[in-house]
Amino acid sequence: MKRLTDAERDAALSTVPQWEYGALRGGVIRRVFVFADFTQAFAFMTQVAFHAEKADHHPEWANVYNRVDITLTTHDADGLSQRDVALAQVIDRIAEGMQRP
Ligand SMILES: C[C@H](O)[C@H](O)[C@H]1CNC2=NC(N)=NC(=O)C2=N1
Repeated sequence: MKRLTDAERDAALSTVPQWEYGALRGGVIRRVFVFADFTQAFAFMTQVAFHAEKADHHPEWANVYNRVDITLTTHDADGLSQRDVALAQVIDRIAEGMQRP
């Protein structure tokens, strides 16, 4: 998997505006999700996990009660790839309607 160029990255990130780009480790994106409670947070994580396994692309994440902190990067590419952006899009879709108002 190829690491995105700066121009490709800018274009791709405009499709997932709620993810924050960071330059560490060659490029990562991060978003924090907050749910009503732990059950909702874990239901979200379960759906993401099934998708990630199917796509063979996995989030780095931490969960504390109702909060899920997700970082995406592509180890094989030493930075951000199209697969991270694609996964972020799916994660956004899963989270839609689940998060705390
Ligand atoms: C062998 C397997 O394809 C790789 O280890 C996959 C698995 N999941 C992955 N997930 C992420 N986020 N980055 C990777 O480079 C990656 N590589």
